[in-house]
Amino acid sequence: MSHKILVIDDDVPFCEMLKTFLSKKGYIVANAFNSVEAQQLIGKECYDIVLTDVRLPDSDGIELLKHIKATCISTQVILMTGYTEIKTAVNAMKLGAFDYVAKPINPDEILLTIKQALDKKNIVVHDVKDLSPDNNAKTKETVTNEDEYVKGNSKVSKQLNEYIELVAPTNMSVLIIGDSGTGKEHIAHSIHLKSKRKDKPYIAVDCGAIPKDLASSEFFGHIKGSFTGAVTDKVGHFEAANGGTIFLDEVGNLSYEVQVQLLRALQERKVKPVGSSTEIDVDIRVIAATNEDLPKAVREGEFREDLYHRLNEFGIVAPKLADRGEDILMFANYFLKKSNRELEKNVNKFSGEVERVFLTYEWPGNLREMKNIIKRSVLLTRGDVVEENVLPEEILNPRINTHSTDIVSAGQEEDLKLFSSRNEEQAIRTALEKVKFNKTKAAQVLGIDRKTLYNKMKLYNIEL
Ligand SMILES: Nc1ncnc2c1ncn2[C@@H]1O[C@H](COP(=O)(O)OP(=O)(O)OP(=O)(O)O)[C@@H](O)[C@H]1O
Repeated sequence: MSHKILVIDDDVPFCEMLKTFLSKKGYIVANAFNSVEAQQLIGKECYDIVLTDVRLPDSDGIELLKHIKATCISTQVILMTGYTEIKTAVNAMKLGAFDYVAKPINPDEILLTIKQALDKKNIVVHDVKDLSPDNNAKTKETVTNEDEYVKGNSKVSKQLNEYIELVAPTNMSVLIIGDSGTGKEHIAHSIHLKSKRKDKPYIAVDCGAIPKDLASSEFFGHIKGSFTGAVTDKVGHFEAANGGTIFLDEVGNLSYEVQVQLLRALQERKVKPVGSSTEIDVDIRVIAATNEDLPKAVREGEFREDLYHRLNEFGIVAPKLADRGEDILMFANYFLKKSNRELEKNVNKFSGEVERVFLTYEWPGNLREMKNIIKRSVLLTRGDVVEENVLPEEILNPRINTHSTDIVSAGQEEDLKLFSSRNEEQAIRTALEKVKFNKTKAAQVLGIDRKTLYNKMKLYNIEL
């Protein structure tokens, strides 16, 4: 059966071109040129894949993403973005987008991303009622092939690996904290694979992608007829993971009501499908991940403290890529090999200049951003060395965050290029002056987080 794709972009010729291209590849493709049109189409049927521009004339891709995820849970959304919008795209991943591709779109890259999104749709966001042992095995296979992965030699990586080894054989709940794309899911799966439950199911649930009113049924299942739309019995994620591990990604996105239900299930080790009067015993290890400040959410009453402690029996921090020092090039070479394999290319190495850029760039989207940038560079490389000219502007000239244009004029932007190392200290000093030494604002202006700003200030002995 052909898969259905909706392409949304206000650039009409581009949209038509993509439609023709994808149709030739055997997909059934529809176009929408704005958010309203897109919502109408999505209201009529759920697409397998939605490819949407981040900027639309009447809304943005992020709002649309939320709408799609609330309407069609298994639709995979791929964002198309300009390089200056990578941060937005990274945020979108937190809200359940499958991936982002940078414009100008490369045909091979988009086909590959669509294929990967379809694989994910068929496996991770499975219809749980169909879970056979075979399907479970597939779920595990697709997530990680442990041997292939980079362990790293830096201090932070060594500590991370040590923690994984220590906690894996226990039954402790683990809370993995880290920015988007730092490898939290990979850590979770490694823990499962090193645990006594490794031959049992590993079920990854993207909590950010579950609509609030479907959450109980997704987690605990339902019986036929228990609500409109419950046309068959459905096994929930907890039952599907019985005996094994459940990975709750983006756990901070769960609504308060669902948090209550989750806590009860974890404490009592029993779940009751929606509409059923029978409880099912479950034996589950929980690994959760978040890129939010959960203690703050607890303080502000948005996340239940008891659930936080239940999940955080052991906390692991997934380090930012920029903090992984000597491992950065190890990761880059790993992604180079992987891209060669996927794209059937034979690019040998990076030029010295490219390596230098990799070592000084801040990598706001962490490993996922690096993977995408390298895949694209490999595609664009004609010889056998990746040179600077195939790298995106974003990473050659890291500019200040686009949200800050109200604070800094365009001419001043040039002065604030961060991480081209020599002028980094000056960029920080200038930014601080511009915003009257407000560190939060300065971090925004520089497009980095506050912690990074503090570290850099320490490094350059900048005192206020
Ligand atoms: N140790 C590793 N070696 C090689 N690749 C890795 C490693 N860790 C993660 N990756 C790759 O980096 C990408 C991002 O990893 P992952 O999805 O685990 O991040 P995440 O923190 O869960 O992201 P998000 O917060 O967006 O859910 C994936 O393509 C993953 O395969």
